[in-house]
Amino acid sequence: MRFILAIDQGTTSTRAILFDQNLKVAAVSQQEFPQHFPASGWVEHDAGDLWTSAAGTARAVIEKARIKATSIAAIGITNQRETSVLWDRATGKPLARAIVWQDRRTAAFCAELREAGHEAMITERTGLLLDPYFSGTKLKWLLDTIPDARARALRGELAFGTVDSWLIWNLTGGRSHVTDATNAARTMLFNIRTNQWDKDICALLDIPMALLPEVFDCAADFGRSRADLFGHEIPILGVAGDQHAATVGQACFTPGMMKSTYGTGCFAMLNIGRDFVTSKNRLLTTIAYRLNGETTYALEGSIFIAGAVVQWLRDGLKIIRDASETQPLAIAADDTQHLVMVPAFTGLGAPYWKPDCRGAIYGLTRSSGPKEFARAALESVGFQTRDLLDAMRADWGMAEDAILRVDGGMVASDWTMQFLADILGTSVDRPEMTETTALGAAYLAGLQAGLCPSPQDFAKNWALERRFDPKMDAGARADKYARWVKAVQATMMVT
Ligand SMILES: Nc1ncnc2c1ncn2[C@@H]1O[C@H](COP(=O)(O)OP(=O)(O)O)[C@@H](O)[C@H]1O
Ligand SMILES: O=P(O)(O)OC[C@H](O)CO
Repeated sequence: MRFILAIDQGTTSTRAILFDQNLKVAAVSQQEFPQHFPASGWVEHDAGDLWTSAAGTARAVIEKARIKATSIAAIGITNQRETSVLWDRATGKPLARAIVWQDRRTAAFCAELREAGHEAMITERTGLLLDPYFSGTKLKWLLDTIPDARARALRGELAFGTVDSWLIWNLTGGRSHVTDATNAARTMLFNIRTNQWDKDICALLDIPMALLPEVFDCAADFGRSRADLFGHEIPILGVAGDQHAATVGQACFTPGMMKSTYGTGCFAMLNIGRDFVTSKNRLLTTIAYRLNGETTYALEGSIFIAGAVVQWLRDGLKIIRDASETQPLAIAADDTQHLVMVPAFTGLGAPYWKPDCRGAIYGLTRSSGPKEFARAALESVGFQTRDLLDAMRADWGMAEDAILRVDGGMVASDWTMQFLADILGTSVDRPEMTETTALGAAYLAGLQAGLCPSPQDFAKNWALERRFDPKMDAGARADKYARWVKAVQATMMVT
């Protein structure tokens, strides 16, 4: 039996999952690492933690499965996207902590660029909007604030990378400075039409191009792990940003297919095929995946707070001890109350893009309590997804009966999935395999290794665990959604 090692480096934890050659999970290892919040709206990770947790979980999973590293045919990597690392090529040491995708410190600079009229050009080339979410302005901030960094970058002494690049650099002992097209697509420095780093945008942000990694397809030869890490060199053959890997893991290979992943945030992706489409409704255009040099595009809606609102009920309000307690509370909530929660804790993402907006709750009465808060929190995830799907429908002629495939930790909540189907008016499919992100990375690596079948055949293995069909009547759906729309408008006005 041969195995594929998938490393899923996420925002709050790193997971290593060992798949057998039939893509069945053989063992899992997970490790959390510290989050750093040095100032309001700032979020950092110690890049060393990202690497040691990846290496540690990878070693642990091999031990757990009691297999020899020689039976691992390939490594697949998937990662939190946009998070930016700058390191010294000679020492391999990061120059600062990684700036995480959630970090808002470059909001003012993004506003300046917008006011100077640069947004249309950036969107036309990168598919992205001017928001601190993406790597470009984070890298500029690092170069502006670390003494001597820009001069050293110009001399070719430094390397920039998203987390995949950083992990591959370390796995290969500094032999490979590479990334894949999906991660490059999130930097705001990569032209996703020509599949090249964009000289003009790099010049606009004063970013020396010598910093940038070489960009490969998602299934490619990214280098080999150092022999001393696992006792044997293992080729790295698959790489994709986590939402792109989930799109692959959910087998959304046909235009019109879409998935939504509910972890800390929520990220919906609609496969739009081989043609670039610019969103007219404030969605992002991105590379779903690139295989054999052929780019498949997607429209993406990114919501910053989904499962994190449940974490807030647990850690902030302390009205639950475990995420699963939200479901019985939501079921028991008073139907006559209409609480609406807008969880804009770190600003609003798609389709509003308001980095400075903050959250709000509407409709409070003397009898509002934990039950109503829990229901409003779970409903906020459905409402936000509806915003995205409406924008997708307006941008791209999606079939009326298009089905949404879901994954991520929050899909364990049946109540939330039923509400999602109800408020979307669309069926929601929950697959048997919910570790779709790691599965996608393993599949890409297995494809390159010659172990996995074609995308069409892989798609046949996708198995439904449960379908949630819409049950809410159209009038109730319209009323509820109208209340959400008003609440978001009011929140944007006030904060
Ligand atoms: N039964 C549940 N009901 C509601 N939310 C849940 C449930 N189980 C997990 N979650 C939420 O899902 C998130 C964890 O999902 P996961 O996919 O592991 O996230 P990430 O990869 O972003 O760390 C947490 O924010 C948690 O609050
Ligand atoms: O690590 P996750 O699952 O929260 O995903 C983060 C996204 O890739 C950010 O764009």
